[in-house]
Amino acid sequence: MEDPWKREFEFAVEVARKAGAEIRKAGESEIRVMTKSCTVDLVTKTDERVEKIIIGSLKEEFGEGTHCFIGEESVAKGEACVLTDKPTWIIDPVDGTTNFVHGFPFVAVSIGFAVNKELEFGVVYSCLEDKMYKAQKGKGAFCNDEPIQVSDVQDIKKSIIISEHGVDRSPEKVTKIFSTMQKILCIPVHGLRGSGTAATNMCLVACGAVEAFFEIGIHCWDIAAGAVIVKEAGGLLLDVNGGPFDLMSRRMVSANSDTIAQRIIKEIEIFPVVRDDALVQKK
Ligand SMILES: O=P(O)(O)O[C@H]1[C@H](O)[C@@H](O)[C@@H](O)[C@@H](O)[C@@H]1O
Ligand SMILES: [Mg+2]
Repeated sequence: MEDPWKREFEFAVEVARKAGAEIRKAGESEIRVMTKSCTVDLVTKTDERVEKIIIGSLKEEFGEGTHCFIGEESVAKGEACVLTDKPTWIIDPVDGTTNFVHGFPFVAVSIGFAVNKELEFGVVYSCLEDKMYKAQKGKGAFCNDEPIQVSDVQDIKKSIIISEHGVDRSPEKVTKIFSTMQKILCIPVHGLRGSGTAATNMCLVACGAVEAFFEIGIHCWDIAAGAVIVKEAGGLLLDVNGGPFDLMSRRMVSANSDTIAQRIIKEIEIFPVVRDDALVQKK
């Protein structure tokens, strides 16, 4: 099978590893914490610096203007968040920023790549675990170069389900989030978990450690890379209402099978979120 984005894929792995080393080094010194949308939506100088390193490296390697970029911290500063047909890098430089600030050991660099709005490959480097997850469309999923695949558990009562509460602390949303989690927990499932980073959660689905991850409120940069990795590991992605997966919708179910996905979807109490491509952009 032809491999038109091989060079971009291989370079993305290199850049993710370099970014991960920067995060580990930064974690050993004073971390300056700032906030974005609310007091618990944290960002650090490391997030911003690492994103600049990633995008700068990609522009140097592939030229200015040939590719588009959607980066979490660039969007936070007003850059557009619109997926066009052009080759587009979808980047979360530090997924699990709150974990990074607290020294909770799950922090990932997430680099997805889409062409004609189709995800071509994804790289997630869990840098404190030194686990490099990667996948190209049609070519399987790997962790540290070993093939990975989703769990074969079909009985929801023998599953672990992962989700996150996100950063929105409005009572109506928190109530729906925890009501959903309570319903799933009391199916009962073996357990509920959350690593604090969507990208890592998706890789845990892909390697069969858990059966499903769902969340309402994530962003395209959290899940673009993980989406390819889950699919190439034999999993699937759906909207939380059971419809087709929509990268920009800020909601998603990723699972090892449709059986588990549909059972989760039955319990999810949906609340509205503003799409990534509807975010107000810099004038
Ligand atoms: O660490 P982030 O890049 O901000 O993304 C996290 C988010 O902060 C957290 O609230 C959850 O939504 C996670 O799933 C995200 O990866
Ligand atoms: Mg993130």
